[in-house]
Amino acid sequence: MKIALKDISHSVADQPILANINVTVGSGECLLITGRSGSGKSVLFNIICDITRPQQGHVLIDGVQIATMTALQYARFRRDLGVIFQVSALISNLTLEENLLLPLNRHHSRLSSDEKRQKVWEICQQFGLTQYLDKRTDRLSSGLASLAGLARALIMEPKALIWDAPMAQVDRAWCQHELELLKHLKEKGTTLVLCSNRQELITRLADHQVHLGFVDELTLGSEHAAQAQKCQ
Ligand SMILES: Nc1ncnc2c1ncn2[C@@H]1O[C@H](COP(=O)(O)OP(=O)(O)OP(=O)(O)O)[C@@H](O)[C@H]1O
Repeated sequence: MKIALKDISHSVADQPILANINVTVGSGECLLITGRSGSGKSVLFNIICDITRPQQGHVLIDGVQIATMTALQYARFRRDLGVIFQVSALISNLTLEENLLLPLNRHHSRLSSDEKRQKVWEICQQFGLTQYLDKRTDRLSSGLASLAGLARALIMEPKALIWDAPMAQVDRAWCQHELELLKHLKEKGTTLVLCSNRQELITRLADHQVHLGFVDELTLGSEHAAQAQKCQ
């Protein structure tokens, strides 16, 4: 999936946060969005996921503006984009299995119940979550909830994965595991968009970087400014 941000500018509560962001990331590439706390990473994340529409500019998916997509194109975009939020977006009063079945029921309605449950089982095996399948997700520890969020995003085998704060809330061993997983997804051709300042991601995965900052850091434009660059 090719994701292009064209001339994106956006204010929150009359405060300019994003100014003229232009960057394109293609299949098998990784775009890293960096910047210190409050610089607008989550605002941009929400724009790419189409939770927020930008006040200026466009997001194009495989050359088509999200804002002008047909219902079918939009449904495909939602199906093919895996999203992992900074804070777990699992439905707390459902079990882990019920949470993982939700995207399959929505986007793979042609699969039989047994096939869907098999997919859920396989992804849980991959993440060591099978023993929690019957547990309500508000009873999971934050580390397990973050794994469950990852499983829910990947169960759809997305063409693109957008992840706010990978390698956060997990121990060192799991950080390494997440890094390897991201590398593997990239090699498979998945488009990655990651919001993070982790140096390991910058040096090992990023093909493109958008650094969101303030004038004192960048001496560009207004209070908030962005620099997009291609990584070597
Ligand atoms: N709903 C909102 N109402 C008012 N201000 C907001 C809202 N959402 C974000 N902001 C402001 O927009 C700016 C950017 O916020 P954002 O959450 O995108 O930063 P961030 O780079 O993701 O920070 P962090 O790394 O701490 O998660 C901040 O100044 C924040 O206070």
